[in-house]
Amino acid sequence: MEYIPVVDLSKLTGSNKISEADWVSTAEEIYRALSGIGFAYLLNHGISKEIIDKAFFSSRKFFELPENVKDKSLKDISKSYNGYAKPGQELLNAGSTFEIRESYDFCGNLRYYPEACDEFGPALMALEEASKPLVKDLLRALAISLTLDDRDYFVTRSKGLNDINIESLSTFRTLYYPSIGDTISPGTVRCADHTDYGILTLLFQDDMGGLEVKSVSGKWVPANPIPGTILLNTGDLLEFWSGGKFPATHHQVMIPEAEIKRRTPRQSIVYFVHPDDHVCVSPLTGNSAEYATVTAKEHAKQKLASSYKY
Ligand SMILES: O=C(O)CCC(=O)C(=O)O
Ligand SMILES: [Fe+2]
Repeated sequence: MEYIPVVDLSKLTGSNKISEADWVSTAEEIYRALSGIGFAYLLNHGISKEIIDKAFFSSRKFFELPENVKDKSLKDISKSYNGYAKPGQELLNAGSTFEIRESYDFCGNLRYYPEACDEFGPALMALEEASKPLVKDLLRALAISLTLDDRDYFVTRSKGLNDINIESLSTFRTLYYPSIGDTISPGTVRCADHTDYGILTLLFQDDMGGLEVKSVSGKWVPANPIPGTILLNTGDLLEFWSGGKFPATHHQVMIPEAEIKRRTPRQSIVYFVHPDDHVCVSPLTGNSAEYATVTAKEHAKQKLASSYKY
């Protein structure tokens, strides 16, 4: 598959009762997208535009604060995965020289918000809450699409989404790609080629574009923004669980060629959905010989440890 398909979720999110046929047909569409290119545009996803817009607007207000103010919320991964990461602090690919990106992460139950921007935390948390019913439906659809007997297989292993006492590395992240000045060192990118680490990722993007997704044939396909949709993509742990049926798709955000786009910041908001820390992940189907058992926490921690530079 050389393009990112649109999956209409109205059968799940509409006001009618969801029939078995609705679940199966939606699950089949998700299967086609995620087993093909590994990304899908979700239409009629059920999350209000107002909540999304507010999260983008208050993120922008935070990221436009002076550097010394943002630094007060600087992330210290020896303590927690919450907080602000400045440009160059996180490298998603071992071959990267510099990734010009800022982010603020909310993870786990010990969350803190930057004092200097009081609307920021609540606006982001409102979008995270509003995304949870969608995540639950998607986890169900994935189990149905893999013909698992227990359609709540992934839901019951991701209890941390709704229970703050259960630890998980699910992370709600807001991202800001600042405007690019005249002098950037060679090799600088906005976000280097990588796969996500968890089960699935929801990705809200503004209208700037720049995200690229690697197709099965190895071609970089632009994930051009489609208003009203959000992107869904696979992560490493879903690849392991599905025995390779849902490969974790490589993606990146390059620096735009056009001067006007280089001058304009880009924003995105990402929900990385992870299983609970203690969950053991091994293939339930597909090619089981290729994947060793890992625990959710071990896998993500090892990836996170190799991506932060201080
Ligand atoms: O900003 C984007 O569009 C992509 C971000 C991303 O892939 C990530 O943070 O893992
Ligand atoms: Fe990513």
